[in-house]
Amino acid sequence: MTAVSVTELRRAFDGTPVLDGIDFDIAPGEFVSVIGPSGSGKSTLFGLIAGLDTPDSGSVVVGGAPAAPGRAALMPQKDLLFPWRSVLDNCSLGLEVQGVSRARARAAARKLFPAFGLEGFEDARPFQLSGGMRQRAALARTVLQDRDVLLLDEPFGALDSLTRTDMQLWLQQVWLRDRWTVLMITHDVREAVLLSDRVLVLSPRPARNRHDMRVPLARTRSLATLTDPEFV
Ligand SMILES: Nc1ncnc2c1ncn2[C@@H]1O[C@H](COP(=O)(O)OP(=O)(O)OP(=O)(O)O)[C@@H](O)[C@H]1O
Repeated sequence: MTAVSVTELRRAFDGTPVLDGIDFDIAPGEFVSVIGPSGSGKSTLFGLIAGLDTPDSGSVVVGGAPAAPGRAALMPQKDLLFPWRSVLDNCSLGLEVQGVSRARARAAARKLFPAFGLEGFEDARPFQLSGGMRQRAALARTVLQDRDVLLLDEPFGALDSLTRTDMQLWLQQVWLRDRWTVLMITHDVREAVLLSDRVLVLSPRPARNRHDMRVPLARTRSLATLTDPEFV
């Protein structure tokens, strides 16, 4: 059983090939990073896995069925929190859109708040949160959709490096607890190696598979891992 299976995936825009035959499988519960030069087609790949776009050829299977909206939850590069909704109402939004009642959606969101470091900020507005808290709120909203696969598009790209390291170690903790299947785009090789079971490296556009590397470092990884010779 694979959580995501991408086969011979091709996509061009206006005659310019962007993805040129991408292949990989992701096992359930695996944490996989995607690295590639800017403009190589990583977000395009995520759009196809999320079922928001259609390939020119090839296939994407998510949880045993062709990719379609609702099978994978996408956390886009910008957190897209609505400024007029409270933090709790932002997090429950995905469930409400799925038709869950507001009360049940809010109760489900509230349960996540302690582990996501958001307790006490349920009624705050997004502008009252730090950058790290905004990203945790956006991730909570993504996780709450309860999909087979999480697609995280540069989740920590806008954070300063200290906050970013804290967030990486925090994400590892919640992932070790819940074992979601995660595909994460990052430009940060250190982040990819610290968090992932595997790192997929794409070539410059048109993107092809360049490397598929397993990260043999034991879990739980910590700050000390960053100076471990094997990590370096
Ligand atoms: N809907 C679209 N119409 C036309 N061109 C597009 C469309 N979506 C993406 N592209 C082009 O496809 C290429 C790849 O874009 P994409 O956003 O997938 O790259 P990326 O690897 O995610 O980049 P970055 O790392 O900078 O975020 C770019 O040249 C972009 O202009």
